[in-house]
Amino acid sequence: MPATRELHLNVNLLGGLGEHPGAWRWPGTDPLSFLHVDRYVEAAVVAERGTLDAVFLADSPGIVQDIHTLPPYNGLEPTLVLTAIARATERIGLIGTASTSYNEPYNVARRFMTLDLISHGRVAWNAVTTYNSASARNFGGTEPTREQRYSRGNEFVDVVRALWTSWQPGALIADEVTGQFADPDRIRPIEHVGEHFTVRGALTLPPSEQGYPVIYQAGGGVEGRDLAGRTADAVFSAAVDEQDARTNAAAIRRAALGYGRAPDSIIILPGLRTSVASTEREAVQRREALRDLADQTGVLKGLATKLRVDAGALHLDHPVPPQLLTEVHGPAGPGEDTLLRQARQGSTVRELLRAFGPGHLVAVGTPEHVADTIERWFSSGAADGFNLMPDTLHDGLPDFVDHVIPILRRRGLFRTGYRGTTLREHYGLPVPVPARPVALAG
Ligand SMILES: Cc1cc2nc3c(=O)[nH]c(=O)nc-3n(C[C@H](O)[C@H](O)[C@H](O)COP(=O)(O)O)c2cc1C
Repeated sequence: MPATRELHLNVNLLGGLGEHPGAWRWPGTDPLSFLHVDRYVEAAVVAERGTLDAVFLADSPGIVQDIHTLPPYNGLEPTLVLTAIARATERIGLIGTASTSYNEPYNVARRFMTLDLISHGRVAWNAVTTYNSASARNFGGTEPTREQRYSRGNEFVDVVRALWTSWQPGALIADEVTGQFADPDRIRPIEHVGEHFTVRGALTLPPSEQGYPVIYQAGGGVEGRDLAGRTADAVFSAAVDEQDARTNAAAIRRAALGYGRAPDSIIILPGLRTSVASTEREAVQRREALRDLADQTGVLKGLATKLRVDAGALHLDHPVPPQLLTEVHGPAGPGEDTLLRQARQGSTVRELLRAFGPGHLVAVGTPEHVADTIERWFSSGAADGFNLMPDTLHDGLPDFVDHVIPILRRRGLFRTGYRGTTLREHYGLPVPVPARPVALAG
């Protein structure tokens, strides 16, 4: 870990388009970006120009949005897109999401280690337990309970990590003279027999330049924080309120402490939705122009899903009917705690949409204003940085890189060049030391 705290910034590539639901209709934007890997690669090249820590891809194995008016953010499979990005970039980290509820650990371990080897140690796996019935319908139909999802998720991460360390130091020999390729005694079957998985084997692959991929977790609630505290190097969180973000970060760090880990070793990055322009007024106008392109029915459905209410019951200029809110079975994430609170306090649906959108902090304004927001949350301990969500990748991301990053650099907050080549080096995380098998000495 570096002695001083460092600011970390990823960019969330969201369908190759950007965060705003109007982005796919924005002038100059390729409306089919979600299908075109070149759009993702172009954005990653811009992000690398800004020395961002990583690009980030969310995922869910099902159509979760209103496809009538919105392109899917999760069309192309993340590790395949990241492989293309790996070949077109040199330093930037590559974070891919894979669900622990709808995958098998051996496949995830192998896929992400393959990508980590291809990219020479630039990868992170974002482990999510996935809460949506659209995905459940593609895997047998019934949605697991939260308890089942987290029980499986915890075991899943343990199996993946065990597989990633199944090749011990010295396992790979490749000595052309003696003809010995590997030491089978140092390739250790993990022999895992648990409640959810039975996995005997070792992985087909040795460790990468960074040991193995960085582990991310994205999820709210007590169970999500517990999973993060136990297993994650970094967390993608959601918060719109600075105090909520601080409380959430403190809870994750407490969970880590409970597992004997250094609380500050976990990097906590909330989402930050940005619209940048040279004046405050232009930035607001940009946001309004994007809003005019976004179909409000789709946006309304998104809010209704978060509140677990029927979209048909929501009217823009009225509060959410309070009798519906009492039926909510508990919020999913920290951003949603605040959303629910404000809905209960009687904010209109329009006000809720403006303030929350997809549940992340919004910064609309001049580059200085956006840099101030980042600095404020970083300095107060509400965040170690952000998973940036520019309104559009087409011009919103280049504007961020060309106008906000230089301010952060001038303030001494952000790197001017990459220190190393691996994602662990960008994050100041040590290379994990794999457990040595008991039978092996030295
Ligand atoms: C910031 C954030 C990002 C998330 N990204 C994804 C994602 O890309 N794919 C996914 O399936 N679930 C994602 N989730 C959902 C979580 O894995 C989890 O299912 C959700 O937070 C519901 O909370 P719970 O599991 O604690 O009930 C995300 C959650 C949060 C808070």
